[in-house]
Amino acid sequence: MTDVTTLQQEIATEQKHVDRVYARVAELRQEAARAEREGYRQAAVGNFGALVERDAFVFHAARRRYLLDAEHEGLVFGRLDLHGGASFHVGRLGVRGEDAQPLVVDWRAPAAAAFYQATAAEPQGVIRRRMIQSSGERVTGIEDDLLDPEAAPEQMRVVGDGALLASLSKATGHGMRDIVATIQREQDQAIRSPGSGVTIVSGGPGTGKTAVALHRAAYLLYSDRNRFAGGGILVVGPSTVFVDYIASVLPSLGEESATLRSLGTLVPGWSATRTDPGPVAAVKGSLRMRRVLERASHDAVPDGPTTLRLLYRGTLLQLDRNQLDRIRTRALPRGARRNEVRRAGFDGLFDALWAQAQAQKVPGLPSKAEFEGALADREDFRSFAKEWWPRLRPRHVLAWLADPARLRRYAAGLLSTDEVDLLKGAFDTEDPTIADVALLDELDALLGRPMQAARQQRSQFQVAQGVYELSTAAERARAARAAATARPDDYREYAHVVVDEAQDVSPMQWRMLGRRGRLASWTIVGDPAQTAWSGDPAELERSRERALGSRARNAYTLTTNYRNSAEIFEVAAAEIRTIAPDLPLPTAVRTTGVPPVALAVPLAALAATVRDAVDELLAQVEGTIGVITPVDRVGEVAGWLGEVGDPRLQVVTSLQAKGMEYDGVVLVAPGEIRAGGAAGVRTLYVALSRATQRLVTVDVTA
Ligand SMILES: Nc1ncnc2c1ncn2[C@@H]1O[C@H](COP(=O)(O)OP(=O)(O)OP(=O)(O)O)[C@@H](O)[C@H]1O
Repeated sequence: MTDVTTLQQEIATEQKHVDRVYARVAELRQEAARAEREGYRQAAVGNFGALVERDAFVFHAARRRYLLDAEHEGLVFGRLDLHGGASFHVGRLGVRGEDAQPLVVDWRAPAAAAFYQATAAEPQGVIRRRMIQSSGERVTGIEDDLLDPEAAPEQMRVVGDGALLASLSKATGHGMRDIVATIQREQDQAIRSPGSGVTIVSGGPGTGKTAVALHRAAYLLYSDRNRFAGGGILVVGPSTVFVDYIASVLPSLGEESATLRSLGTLVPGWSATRTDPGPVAAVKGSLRMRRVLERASHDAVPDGPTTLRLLYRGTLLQLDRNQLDRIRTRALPRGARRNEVRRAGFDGLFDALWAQAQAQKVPGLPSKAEFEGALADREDFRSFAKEWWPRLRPRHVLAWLADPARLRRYAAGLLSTDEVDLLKGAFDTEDPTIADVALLDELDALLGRPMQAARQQRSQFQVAQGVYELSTAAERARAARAAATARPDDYREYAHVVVDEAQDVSPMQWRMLGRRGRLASWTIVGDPAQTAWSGDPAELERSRERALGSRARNAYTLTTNYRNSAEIFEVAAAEIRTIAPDLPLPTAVRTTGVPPVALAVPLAALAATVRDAVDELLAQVEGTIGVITPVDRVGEVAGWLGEVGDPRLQVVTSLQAKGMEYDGVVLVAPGEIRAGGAAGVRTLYVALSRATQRLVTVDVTA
C-alpha cells in the first residue's frame, strides 16, 4: 500500500499536467472553430480551385474539432519515465503545446507503444510506467509499475493498488467500454499488427478479442487514415444484440467512420435476427447450398407460361413446353446470370418463331428485324416474355425452395434425404433467418443485376464534381464522422474487414463476407471452442481460407480471461473439458469469493425460480443482468420477466449471448442447451462464460 500523502502529492503533480492539457484543448477547439469559419469566408471567392481548397481545409478543421469535442473522460491516462530523465504522457489523442512540444502522445503513435509493451524483463528504456485514472477532468488514482528499479533516480516515487483490477471490477453497462488505458502487452501486439494481410486473433472467453479487434480498427485509422478511412473499415459481428453492445467503443476512441454490421444485416434490404436450429443452420450454411441455389436460379418460373401461341398474319405460331425449356437452357448455360442474359432468352424466342414463320411460309413475311420489331411491339408477346423470363429477385428464388418437390429436385445428389427433410418449412422469405441472408446474397450474385442505367446519387451538399457545400457545423461534423454515408448501400470495396466471433461464420457466410473484402486486409477474431457450428469443420476452414485468399497471415493468441471471476470460469471450463480435455484455457485473473449457484427444479417451478433469481441478482450487482435461455424458450422466459421492467435486464438466447457480457447471469435450462451434442456443449460454454460477478444456473429436473 502507498501512504496517503505520497499518493496525494503524485495525484496533484499529474493533475497539474492534466489541467494544462485541458486548457490547451479548449484553445485548440477555438482555433479549429475559427479555421472552419475562415474556410467559409474563402468560399465566398467562389472559383473552383478556392472551393476545393476550402473543402479540404474545412474538412480537416471539422475533423479536428470533432476529435476535440469527443468524449474526454480520461483524456490523459498514462505516463512513461525514461532513461536519461525524459518523460511523456499518453492519452486518447495527441495534443501539442503552443511551442509544438507534445503535451500528450496519442496512444496509437509509435512512441506510445512502449506504454503497453514494456515489461520488467524487457523495459525498452522505460523506468516507470504510470497509469492515471480520472473521473471527468479530475485525476482520481495512480498506478505505477517500476520496470527498471536499478535505473530509477532516488526521488522517483512509485504508487498504486492495481489499475487493471480496479478497471475490471467496474460495473458493466449496456455498451462495451474501451480499454485504452489498460491494454495488455499481448493484446497490444495484436492491435499493432501490420495493416496488410490477415491478422488472426484467437483466445478463450473474455480474453479481450473483441476489444482488441475494435482498438485495432482505431489503430489502423490512425496509422493510415487515407487508406482506411478512405476505403472504409467494416466490422461484422454475429447478431444485432452484439453490434449494439459494441457500437460505442469506436466513438469513445474518437473514431466514427467504421461501418458496423451483423451477419443478418450485411446485405442491404435485410435485417434478419432470427436463428435456425443448429442442424438447419448447418445445411443452410454448407457450400453445397451454392449448387442447390444455382440449380434453382436456372429453373423455370413456378406458374410461368408453358406454351406460347401467337397469331401472326393469320398463321398460328406456337412453342410448347419442351421448346421453351430448350430455349431457356441454351440462353442460360452454366455460369450465366439469369437477369443479365434475358436478352439472349428473348433472342431464342425470336429465332424459334422466325424459323416457324419461314417454315409455314407466312404470307408477306418481312425481314427478320422487322418481324422481331413487330412482335416486340405486341402486348401479348411482351406480357408472355415478362412472365416467362421475369427479372428475378433473390427472395423470389429462395421462396421456390419452400416447395418440397422443387427442393428435392435441386438438392438431388447434393443433400441427403434427412437434410432435405430438415429444410422443409425452413424458408420464410417474408422473415428470413440470419443464415438465409447469406443465401439471398449468393442468389444476388447468381442472378446478376438487370442492365439498368446507373442511378446517380447526388449529395444534397454537392456543388461541383468532388466539391461539397457543407453549410453548417453540424452537417460538417456528421460528414467528417461518417464518410461511410457517401458510400452506396452495397459497398464492396472496404480497405479492412474485421470479423468478430469468426468461429460461427458458416461457409456460405464466408462467401458473403469475401465479396465485400476483395480489396481488404482482414482482422479475424474468434475461439473455435465456442462455435455452435455443427456442420463439417473442414469445409468451414476451407471456405474461410478461400475468402481470405493468399494474403499473409499473422496469428496472435490471448491467454488471460479478464471477464469472468475465477469462480465462474471454473464452471465454464469444466463444461468444455467434457469434450476437449486438453484444450488450453485462459487464466481468469480476478476472484470474487462468490461461487456460482446451481439450482435444479421441476418444470412447474421454473418460472418462479428464474424470477426470484433475477430479483436477487438485481439487488446484488450494480450493472447489467443477462437471462440466457435455450433458443426456443426465449419468448416464454421474456414473458415471465415482462413485469420486471428494469433497464438493466436483458433476455437473450444462447446464440444471441455470443460475445455479450453481463455482471450477473441467470442461465435457464442449461441441460437443454447441452443436449445438442458437441455444438450444444460449446454453446453452453459460451453461455456459462458471460458473467463478470455472479452466475445462477436453473436446470429442469426430470
Ligand atoms: N486490457 C484490458 N483492460 C481492461 N479490461 C479488459 C482488458 N481486456 C479485456 N478487458 C475486458 O474484458 C471483457 C472481455 O473482453 P472481450 O469481450 O473483448 O473478450 P472476448 O475475448 O471477445 O470474449 P468472448 O470470446 O467470450 O466473447 C470486456 O469487458 C473487456 O472490456
